[in-house]
Amino acid sequence: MANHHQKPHAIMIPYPYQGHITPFVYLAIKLASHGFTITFVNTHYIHSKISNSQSRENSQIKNKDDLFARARESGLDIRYATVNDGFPLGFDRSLNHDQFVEGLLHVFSAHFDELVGDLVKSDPPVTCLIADTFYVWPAMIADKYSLVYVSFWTEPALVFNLYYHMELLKKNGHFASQDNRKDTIDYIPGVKAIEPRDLMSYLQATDIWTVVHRVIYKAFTDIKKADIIICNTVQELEFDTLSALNKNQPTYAIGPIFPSGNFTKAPFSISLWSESDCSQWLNNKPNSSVLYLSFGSYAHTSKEDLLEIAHGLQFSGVNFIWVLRPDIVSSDETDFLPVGFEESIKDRGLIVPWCRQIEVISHPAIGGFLTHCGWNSTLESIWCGIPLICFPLLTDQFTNRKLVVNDWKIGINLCDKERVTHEEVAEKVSHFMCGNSTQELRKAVKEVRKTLENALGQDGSSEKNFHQFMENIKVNARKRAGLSNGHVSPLHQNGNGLVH
Ligand SMILES: O=c1ccn([C@@H]2O[C@H](COP(=O)(O)OP(=O)(O)O[C@H]3O[C@H](CO)[C@@H](O)[C@H](O)[C@H]3O)[C@@H](O)[C@H]2O)c(=O)[nH]1
Repeated sequence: MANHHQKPHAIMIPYPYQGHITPFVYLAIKLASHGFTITFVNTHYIHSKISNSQSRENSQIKNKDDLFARARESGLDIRYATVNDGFPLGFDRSLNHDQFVEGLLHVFSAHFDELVGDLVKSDPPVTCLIADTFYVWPAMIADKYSLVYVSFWTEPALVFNLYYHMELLKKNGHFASQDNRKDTIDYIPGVKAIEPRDLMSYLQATDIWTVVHRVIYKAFTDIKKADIIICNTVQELEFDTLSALNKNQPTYAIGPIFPSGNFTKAPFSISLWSESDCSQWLNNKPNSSVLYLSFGSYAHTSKEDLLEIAHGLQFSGVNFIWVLRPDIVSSDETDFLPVGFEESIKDRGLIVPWCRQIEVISHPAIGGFLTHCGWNSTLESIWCGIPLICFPLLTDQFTNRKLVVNDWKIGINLCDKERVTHEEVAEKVSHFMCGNSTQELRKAVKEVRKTLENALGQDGSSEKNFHQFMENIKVNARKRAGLSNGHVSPLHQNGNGLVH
């Protein structure tokens, strides 16, 4: 029978994309370092991608049998399990995106349910489920197995808040109407004002019944049943939004969630693609002279835009590292660069399919980051004191751009018009890398970095919130198990997941 001195045990399940897996992994390590037992679940597919990406790498950073082998050797109780996502390993999830997401929406929960049914028999008993907010079924699973339901949001709180109030946006005609209003939105609790063009792409869309929309509607219905919400953000950066959210449900800003200890030298890799080593190349470049470009792991760009950016880089004359995933346009369109491009830039440009981003942007040679504004990239760039050139493509990236450019003033827009042109890219990039105005951005980014650093300090907001969050899990676990104030109610002594 479980007793209330037992360690808390959480099952963690990220959405099966890089930008979600990364913060989940570092949160797992942090919770385990604070005495939690963690069972981390990846899909078979993600597990195989990570393992394959490492088989070609330096054996020093190879994870032996699973992602957390090293962490276990250092004494942390992190277990690892994999689950079927409903598709065979060879299925191209990037090319068949909508079909894959339909599977996540309708089929995945049955596989996960079966796995949780097995995991709850483990020792110490599982008390808590930490699931990505984009899943549509955590409330059902948490209820079935009597687990505390923690929803982990890997984007800014502002984005969460806007989805949370989709109905309000709809009622006011800013979303889901034939002809959405174009004026400023000033009625969302905790958001003073936001322009419709800064909403997430899904809230700007005219087709509002895509599979991703259906995921969002269901996920933001499910979230209302969460016991606890945690966000990879910082209280001081999004104070009003978080205060408003907290009036509805306990919401903790616990970010930025980074590898602990040495930021750049994580002891293992969680990349889905194998990482090219850029350090030699960077070592030969002057300080702050290299622009780093990456559009993250998920979004695609059109071939036309890529050609404009490529020509713009050619004309700009700046040094650059450009991460171009093989499926950046589409998995069946892998030959997208202009003829002779690589030859023409070979002394000052390096193109790689993937790299260890935090290591690259920490290098003193990096002076700017042209980014799609994925939230992890934004936080990492701030941490490294690197100003941003923003080129949002999809989802939260438009809203993140607003935070970066309009609110925090740590970056600029790549294009001011509808479409990106090579003239504008050349002009913006060379001015950004060589002009004096970047000094202001650098100063501002250092200020924001200080806010992040303070939040992670011993008395910082994220650290305090993290401890309150852990406490809250324990309180909720006791409630679920029918305990109050740590005393076992005779009615509920069933050995089911009691923690202290
Ligand atoms: O060559 C590369 C490129 C990226 N990264 C890492 O991959 C992650 C990418 O995350 P992010 O910048 O958030 O972009 P996406 O992969 O596109 O992330 C998805 O998930 C994010 C968090 O939910 C959202 O903000 C994004 O819009 C969504 O596309 C970061 O940790 C990077 O350090 C590498 O290690 N090597």
